[in-house]
Amino acid sequence: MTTTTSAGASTAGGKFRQAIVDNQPLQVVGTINAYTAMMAERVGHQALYLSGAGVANASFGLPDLGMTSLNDVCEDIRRITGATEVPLLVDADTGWGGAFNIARTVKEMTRAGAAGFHIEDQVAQKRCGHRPNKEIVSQDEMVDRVKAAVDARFDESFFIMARTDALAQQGVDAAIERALACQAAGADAIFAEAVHTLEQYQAFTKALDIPVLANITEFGQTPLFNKQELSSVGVAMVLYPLSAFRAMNKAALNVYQSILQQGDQKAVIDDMQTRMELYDFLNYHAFEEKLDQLFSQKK
Ligand SMILES: C[C@](O)(C(=O)O)[C@H](CC(=O)O)C(=O)O
Ligand SMILES: [Mg+2]
Repeated sequence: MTTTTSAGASTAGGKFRQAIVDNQPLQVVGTINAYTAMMAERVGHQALYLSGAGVANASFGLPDLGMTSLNDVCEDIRRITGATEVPLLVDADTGWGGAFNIARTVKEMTRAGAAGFHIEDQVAQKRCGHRPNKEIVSQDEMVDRVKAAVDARFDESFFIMARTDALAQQGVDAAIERALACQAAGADAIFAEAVHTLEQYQAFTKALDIPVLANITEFGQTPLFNKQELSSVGVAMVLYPLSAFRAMNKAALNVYQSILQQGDQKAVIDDMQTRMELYDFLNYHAFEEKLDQLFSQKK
């Protein structure tokens, strides 16, 4: 496996490419909104992720079944990229249609500030990659999706990742064959979905010249491999798409139940981020000082 070279770290895509070079492997963390993205940035993460499931579940209360639109996702991209400097990888699902729709997806996501996206080979009526009974399009159709994305790119640093869901239905050899075809079509990296073993990851990384991403999503088909284990088999990027979201959800549910049962929030107060911690992440005091400075003559 060779690493991607930086196309200049001034663009979002350039920063993402540089982060892959600088981190072996690069951890990419899911941030379902602007504020969590700010926290991930502050603690030192080098790459953020906007999950398709996250947009559907968190922003719309919908399952991850291809029901959200390009605009829905771009709105969340803009919110995150407006609040952070760290490059954002975005889940583009199946690209929302044929070649022209995929071209729009590349353009709109670039304009919204995304560093890159992944586009997958599931049928439009897609499912979560870790659920049974997924269906995939033909290899030719997937290659056409990648070609359409590459052709539409006007910012050459925009990162185009091809995701294959083929392993579940067709096995690892067929999935690698698809990945190779996507590489030949100009993909910058491969997202190997629902992989079961380190040996399977190794088979992908050995066969390919471009970086491979491992999706380490919880409660799915892939064991929770450590980044060191994944790095040892040549994986370049490790994705944690919904980890913080799942934890936030459990914490929120606990608070709602406790308020109902106890009549106050004292039992869960230690689970809460304090007002001062919140303000610190938001840089609240700098805003307040600016306000004082701007309107001091009125005092
Ligand atoms: C990565 C993913 O596409 C997502 O939308 O975050 C999901 C994650 C999940 O459902 O756990 C997927 O793997 O399909
Ligand atoms: Mg998804």
